Order: sequence, then C-alpha cells, then structure tokens
Amino acid sequence: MAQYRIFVDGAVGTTGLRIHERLSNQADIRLLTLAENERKCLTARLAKIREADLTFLCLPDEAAREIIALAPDTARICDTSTAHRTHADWVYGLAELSGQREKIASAKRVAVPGCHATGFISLIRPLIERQALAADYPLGCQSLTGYSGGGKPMIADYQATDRPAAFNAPRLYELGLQHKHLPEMQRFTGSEATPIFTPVVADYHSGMLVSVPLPLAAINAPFRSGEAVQQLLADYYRHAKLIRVQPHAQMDTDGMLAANALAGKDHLEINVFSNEHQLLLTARFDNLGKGASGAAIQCMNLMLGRNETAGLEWH
Ligand SMILES: NC(=O)C1=CN([C@@H]2O[C@H](COP(=O)(O)OP(=O)(O)OC[C@H]3O[C@@H](n4cnc5c(N)ncnc54)[C@H](OP(=O)(O)O)[C@@H]3O)[C@@H](O)[C@H]2O)C=CC1
Ligand SMILES: CC(=O)N[C@@H](CCC(=O)OP(=O)(O)O)C(=O)O
Repeated sequence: MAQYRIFVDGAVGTTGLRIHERLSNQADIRLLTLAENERKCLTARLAKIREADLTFLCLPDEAAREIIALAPDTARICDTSTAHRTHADWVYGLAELSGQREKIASAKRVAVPGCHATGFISLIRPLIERQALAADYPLGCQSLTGYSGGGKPMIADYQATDRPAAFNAPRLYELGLQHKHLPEMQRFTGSEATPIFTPVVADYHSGMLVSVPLPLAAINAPFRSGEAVQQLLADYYRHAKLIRVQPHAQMDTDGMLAANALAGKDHLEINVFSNEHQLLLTARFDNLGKGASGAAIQCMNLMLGRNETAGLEWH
C-alpha cells in the first residue's frame, strides 16, 4: 500500500506526541522521525520537511516562524502554533465553518486554530453569519482549561511535588485582557468588537469548557429563544462529524457540565441553556483533541484527501 510520509516537528512535545499516538497505527501513514540529537537541528528538520508529503509544526511560535522562513513553498504544512493563524497566506483550519473545508483541502499552508478560539468561534460564527446576532455586539467569553493547555512547562509545574498551594484552585490568567487568541476569535467569528475573554486554568490534565453568556434581547427574530438558537446551531453543523450540537438544555446526570468530559476525544460538543431572558452557550472538548492534535489530523486528512475523521476518536 502507498504510504503518506508525515513529519512531526516537535514530536516529543504535548501536541506532537498526541499526533504521533493517533497516526502510529494508520496503515497508510509512515512517520518520519529524527534522532534525539537532531530534533532541534534546522538542517535535519528541513530535510525531513522536503521528504515529507505533509509536516506538522508542534513548536513554540518563534520556532514555527523560523522554520517557515526556510521551508520550500511547495511543502504542505499544518502549524499548530499561534504564529500564522491570521496570516493572509495561510488557511484557518476550522473545517466546520462555511466554505472552509474546501479551502483546507486545496491549501499548502494550514494554521490549526487555538484551543480557546475553537470553542468561541464554533459558538458565535453561526449566529453572526446567519444574522441572529449583530456583528458589533460586545461579547464576553470564559474558558476553563486543563493544565496540559500550557504544554510541557505547565504540565511540569502542575505535577511538581513542591508546587504552590495556589495550584490547587482554578486560576484566572491573561488579566491584561490581551490573550493571544483574540485576533483569531474576532476575525473568524466576523465580530467587529474584541471580546472580553477570561481564561481559567485548573488542576486537571485536559479538557476545555468555553462559555458565552448572552441576553436574549441581543438575539434577532426569529431566533429569540434558547430552542431556536439550538436549532440554528444544529442546522449549521448538520454535516459536521466532529462538532455535535446537543438537545436544548442537556446537562450531565448531576445537573452540571464537567470540563473534562471529552478528554481523550477529538470532537466538540455544543450545549445551549436558557431562561426567559438569557442564553448560555457552551462548547466542551479536549484542548489536546479538537483544540490541537485532533484538529491538526482532521486538517491533514482533508489536505491529503483521506477520510476527514480517519485516525480520530470521536464516537
Ligand atoms: N497544549 C495545548 O493544548 C495546545 C498547544 N498548541 C500549540 O501547539 C504548539 C506546541 O505546543 P505544546 O505541544 O503544548 O508545547 P510543548 O512545550 O509541550 O512542546 C513543544 C515542543 O517543541 C520543542 N521545541 C522547542 N523549540 C524547538 C526548536 N527550535 N526546534 C525543534 N523543537 C523545538 C520542545 O522541545 P523540548 O521538549 O526540548 O522542550 C517541545 O518538545 C504551541 O505553539 C502551542 O501553543 C495549540 C493548541 C493547544
Ligand atoms: C493553559 C494555557 O496556558 N493555555 C494556552 C492555550 C494553548 C493554545 O491553544 O495555544 P496556541 O494558541 O499556541 O495554540 C493559553 O491560554 O495560552
């Protein structure tokens, strides 16, 4: 059987390892690897990029920019970092947005969406696109994430035996209100206002729960009820395999929503809650799944013409 040659640059990091784990049992994939002493060597990495049918960059932003400046234009690349998400020459890898699947399929350069941004955009883009919500509405968003979202350094900090007591509690961060996902959150929702975004990291490994509260008065007719917004979202994602819209007001059996419920999975679940005057939209998924490695593999599948969900955990 013909095999695709795939190179993961940053293969021993949190995102890269998960891509390796997902692809290592795929018969039509051959993973190109580097020896430990070569994994930060530019020359060796560029040779693998030239040899590969597709390369994943699972690197800090600066290292991603450095290698892209040297890589041949013909190389197919999926970058999981923040470096190129709003760059004009790159396609944004959220396949479920209108028209995006086709753009990804024919692209040489795809930027995999940020984890928090994936949740926010999945909830808000359909509302603005279908004119249920005005593009200039001032949005707020909260996002809970497991500590694996911070990669190897944050995992080491959380798993240290002598860690500070503050790590036992959820912690708000990016209090300068300048989170690096804000540009993509605004661009790919079509919002004209920068959202007020408050991420929270807590003492569990992986899983993400992104919430957006809205007054029903902000929603245009004929969508001005929780049920109608749920219907709009269900219709928007009716062909999406990796985004599932739950029935209106569906919660876990204990009446709550746990942020780690989809850990280990590569799909995303949307819930809509409402009362007479207010709406709460939530997206939950694994920050390492649909928030990173799962989305990266979904993009690879589309770029190579494979089945969109091959190698992914989504049942
Ligand atoms: N974790 C998550 O939930 C998500 C992460 N991302 C993004 O994915 C990218 C990777 O993140 P993540 O896997 O979490 O990070 P990690 O810190 O876990 O892994 C990054 C890897 O890159 C390696 N590396 C650093 N510099 C270089 C270099 N110059 N050349 C080659 N390798 C290098 C590191 O090496 P060493 O092992 O020696 O440190 C490490 O193995 C980041 O841009 C991140 O923002 C995106 C979405 C979600
Ligand atoms: C807990 C934590 O620190 N999480 C990271 C998000 C990880 C991510 O999505 O990063 P990329 O934008 O590089 O893809 C953060 O909020 O900055």
